[in-house]
Amino acid sequence: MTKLPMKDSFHLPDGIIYLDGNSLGALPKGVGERLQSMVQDEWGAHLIKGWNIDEWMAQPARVGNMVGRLIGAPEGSVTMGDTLSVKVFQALSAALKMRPDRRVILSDSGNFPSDLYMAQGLIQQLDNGFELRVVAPEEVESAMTDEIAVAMITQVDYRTGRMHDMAGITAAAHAAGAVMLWDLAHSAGAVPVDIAGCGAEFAVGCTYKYLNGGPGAPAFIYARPDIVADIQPALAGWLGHDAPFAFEPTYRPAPDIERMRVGTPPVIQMTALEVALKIWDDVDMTELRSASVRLCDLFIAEVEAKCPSLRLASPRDAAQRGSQVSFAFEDGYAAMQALIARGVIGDFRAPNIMRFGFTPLYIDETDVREAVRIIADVLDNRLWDQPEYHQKGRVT
Ligand SMILES: Cc1ncc(COP(=O)(O)O)c(C=O)c1O
Ligand SMILES: Nc1c(O)cccc1C(=O)C[C@H](N)C(=O)O
Repeated sequence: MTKLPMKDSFHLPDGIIYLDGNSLGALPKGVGERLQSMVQDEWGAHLIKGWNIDEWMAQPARVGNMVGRLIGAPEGSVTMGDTLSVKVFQALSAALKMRPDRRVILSDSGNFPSDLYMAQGLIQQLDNGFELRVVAPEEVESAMTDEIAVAMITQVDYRTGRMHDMAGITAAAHAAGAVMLWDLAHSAGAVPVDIAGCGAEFAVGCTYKYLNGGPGAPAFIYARPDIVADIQPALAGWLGHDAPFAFEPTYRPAPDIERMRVGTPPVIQMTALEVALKIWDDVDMTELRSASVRLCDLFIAEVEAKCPSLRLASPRDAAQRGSQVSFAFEDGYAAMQALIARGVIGDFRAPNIMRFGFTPLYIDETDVREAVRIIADVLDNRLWDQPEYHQKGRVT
């Protein structure tokens, strides 16, 4: 196992303290070279033969197993492709089919909007009396009644970093007879996850955050092996068919998790991800979690000592927090723009949240202290109070 941090494994621009790996991970070394060889030596030289020679068609299963190891999923239970929003839709529709007598999708108000939108869109399509019930995060367990068909919960809140008790909520869902769907977007590569251990039916997540797969990297989907054979895919694409190259006119799903594939895999993007995932062979998740907690706790202590105008918006108790820390500040958008201009990259979430992600693979305590020094300078001297920092409309 390699000691953390492993800054040498990443391209990190000089003069930047990168506290946004919870939105887009840094570029791992070797990705550029591998992409060049993939494009020239595989696509360029092999043309369509690459699907066989270079095993592009098997990539979703191969990379799925690499992701599976990081979330406690057994071999052959995870596949890759599409965006996370699409994977949410697929899992949700499959889950609803498993409880035909029930009509409620349970989620919480901390969930990422796209998950809620996907549920709303699906409900409209089904047009059969379904309801999306959104409760406060702390009410999820008590809201688990026999009306709930599926509980769709994001383990770590994108805005506050609040972390749900995966085992406890899954047990409550199952006690109520509901299907459990976890969104691990802010968990995979951030905290240890034991998806098989908790017994949830479905999990989905993205790979461009803590897994460093790059912008637009494909999402993953896990289905518990014992239920896979009964899943009825709503997005019945040809690559989820049992025999795609038989070109049969009627859909017949693959017997395993492959049925959650839809269409052509994004081979170039998945090649970048495959390189990025190799880093995890050398990472001990327990050590990663301890480092993450140390960094987050230090950041909170330093900010509270040096930046009295910021108010902690994340749980103080590390056990209830993922690998990010958020502070509320009324002029948080402008303050974040001022920080980014000074090399401290975090991001902003409406209405007033300044969000800082801690990725122990490439962030250390010196970075945390230096970042807080710059944050304090920006706040003490109102450096954020410039017209250019108030211009809205940027991707954050
Ligand atoms: C929890 C969560 N769910 C869903 C999404 C949507 O992911 P995508 O844009 O890959 O569909 C995101 C991030 O954008 C997210 O953080
Ligand atoms: N996927 C993103 C994108 O394409 C552009 C900007 C940001 C994102 C994000 O991932 C946002 C992220 N899910 C969040 O936690 O806010």
